[in-house]
Amino acid sequence: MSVIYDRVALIGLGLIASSMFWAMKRNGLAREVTGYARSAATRDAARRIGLCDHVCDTVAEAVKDADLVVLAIPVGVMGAVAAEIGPHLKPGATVTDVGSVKRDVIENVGPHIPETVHFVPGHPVAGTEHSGPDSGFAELFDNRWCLLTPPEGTDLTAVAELRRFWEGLGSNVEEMEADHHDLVLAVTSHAPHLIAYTMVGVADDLRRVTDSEVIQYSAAGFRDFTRIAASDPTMWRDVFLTNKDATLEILGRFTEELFALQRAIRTGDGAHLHDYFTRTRAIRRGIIEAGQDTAAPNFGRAQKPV
Ligand SMILES: NC(=O)c1ccc[n+]([C@@H]2O[C@H](COP(=O)([O-])OP(=O)(O)OC[C@H]3O[C@@H](n4cnc5c(N)ncnc54)[C@H](O)[C@@H]3O)[C@@H](O)[C@H]2O)c1
Ligand SMILES: O=C(O)C(=O)C[C@]1(C(=O)O)C=C[C@@H](O)C=C1
Repeated sequence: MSVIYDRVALIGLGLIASSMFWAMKRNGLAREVTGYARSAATRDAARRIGLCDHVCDTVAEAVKDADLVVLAIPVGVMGAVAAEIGPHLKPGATVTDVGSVKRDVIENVGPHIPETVHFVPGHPVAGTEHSGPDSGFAELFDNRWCLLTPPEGTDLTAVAELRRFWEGLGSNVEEMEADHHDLVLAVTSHAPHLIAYTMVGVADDLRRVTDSEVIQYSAAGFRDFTRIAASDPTMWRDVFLTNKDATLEILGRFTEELFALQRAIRTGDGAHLHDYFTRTRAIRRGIIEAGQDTAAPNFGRAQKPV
């Protein structure tokens, strides 16, 4: 594969940035990659493992002369970091982000990007419960979706170039309107994470059980919940605070359905339960038949099983 951006700057050096770095190196997508993270400990850890060609001590130095700047930091700090880098961006450069929420990022980052710089928001729909510079691996994005949500009027060449870049990282790329993205992800990712956090919290409340049986006899379903509930607290706090409306809308519908199922159990309405489970099984089968089960265990996670 050939070089797409001469110089790429990764701001934030965690799971997503480090996976992007290893995938860029695997496929030769950039000539030089600079990196910056807020904490000196993270920058030192990155230097130790050879993450980035050059780890900078200031964000201004990292973005200087970069053709692509990637904000790979929690959604809640995107605006503040954009304000810091704005004056140092090279005219003609592209700024993108990998945040799990898109409308909030557009509103908070957009105003700090100079007219001469393109801003193309993005979201790789791929991740694990791990975080930090050591957690990345080159295969993370292979055959996973990356959603780009360029606001109206965004330079088409900049969008096409970023699309080629994500395809080079292994992803399938789709463009989507930001509000629609946030609603879809509230259903497929954000609400399910909250439900997993809650279920593990409930088990933890039953302390006498947690200490022994819940751990010893935990079935596959509960283990999956504990994996998801081990995800980074800062990242997920910010997701819920910035995708408030869509998440509350989906949680409202979720509780309505939950109450209906609860009632069916209490009243012994087996037909309701059976119909409901038949419908949900058909959805799962549809996903598998469409070849969309990219989240199956170890899919795209060849090097680092989670
Ligand atoms: N983890 C996932 O599964 C996943 C998947 C897709 C997208 N995302 C999104 O990607 C972004 C990064 O997530 P991650 O999983 O790589 O997180 P991470 O916790 O692994 O890494 C975040 C990095 O940002 C740095 N950072 C935090 N605040 C900063 C600041 N003010 N200035 C500079 N650096 C700062 C941290 O030091 C760390 O290096 C988030 O917006 C998240 O919503 C995450
Ligand atoms: O596989 C996981 O651990 C994830 O939670 C990854 C996951 C998801 O919900 O699918 C989480 C948040 C991101 O914005 C994208 C991907």
